[in-house]
Amino acid sequence: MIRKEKMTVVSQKMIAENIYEMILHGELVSEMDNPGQFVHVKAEEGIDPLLRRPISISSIDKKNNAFTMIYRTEGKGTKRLAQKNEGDSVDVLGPLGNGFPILPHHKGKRALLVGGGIGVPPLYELSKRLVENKMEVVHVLGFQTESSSFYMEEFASLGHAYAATVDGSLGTKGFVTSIIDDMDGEFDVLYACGPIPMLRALEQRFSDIEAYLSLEQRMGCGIGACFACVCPVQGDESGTEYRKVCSDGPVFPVGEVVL
Ligand SMILES: Cc1cc2nc3c(=O)[nH]c(=O)nc-3n(C[C@H](O)[C@H](O)[C@H](O)COP(=O)(O)OP(=O)(O)OC[C@H]3O[C@@H](n4cnc5c(N)ncnc54)[C@H](O)[C@@H]3O)c2cc1C
Ligand code: FES
Repeated sequence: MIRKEKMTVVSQKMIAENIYEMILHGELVSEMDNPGQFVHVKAEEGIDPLLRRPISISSIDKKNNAFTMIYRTEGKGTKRLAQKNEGDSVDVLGPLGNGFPILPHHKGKRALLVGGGIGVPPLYELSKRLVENKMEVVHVLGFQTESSSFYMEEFASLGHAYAATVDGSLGTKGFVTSIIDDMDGEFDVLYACGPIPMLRALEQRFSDIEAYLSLEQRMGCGIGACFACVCPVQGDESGTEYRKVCSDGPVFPVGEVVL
């Protein structure tokens, strides 16, 4: 069930350049289910900024009714969020979206998790769940530079974790595909979240395996009512079929929507 709640900031810290980790406490956590779902956050009371901002659920701690978000400061909304302190309240709507599927037939299989920039956070809860499901996980995470990278150790504690940075300051120089193209072995399932060019490159390489891509589309309402986030369905010649990223996604099987 989707709820709206004023949640309490348990902690807020800067974990990399312009990257913040915020832990929030509240009843809404009991509704969180699938990794890859997101929350819609109102950064400030009142009308400025008016719209909520979609942020992925990065980690869920049901025992303590808490969850973690990791976000990059971009514009007005995320900069206001970064000013919140321990004990402050944040207006949260969620959990929203479908999330990544973890299916019984995945048990014992090998999964490749690929994240780019602010597409990395939802992969953390996903990776923990896959490991619980007795799967082998390999992570390939792309960042601009070492100073904007985060959670490499946390991912490495769950499975191999490779980094790619545009300037080569950490891991392999280049994009996530620079690592993937040189990797040995087969994967049974791919999960990815990040910018569209990255998802397109993965779609070309992994069209023959089970693959799920999470899209970071611009959003309005977040609950399927405003059509701000629609994207066309692949192979629809009439041009009338579409999916709403907020309520049908943000995760789609590879090949379902036009990237
Ligand atoms: C499903 C989903 C999950 C996301 N998860 C994360 C996350 O875990 N961490 C993180 O740092 N960011 C995440 N984003 C991106 C994040 O929503 C934007 O960076 C944020 O909304 C920017 O708001 P702003 O006010 O700081 O910037 P502004 O540029 O001032 O925002 C202006 C408007 O554009 C929208 N917008 C701008 N950039 C994006 C974007 N990339 N995606 C969607 N809407 C955008 C804002 O929501 C707002 O309505 C996610 C986006 C989606 C759709
Ligand atoms: S954001 Fe309103 S329909 Fe998706």
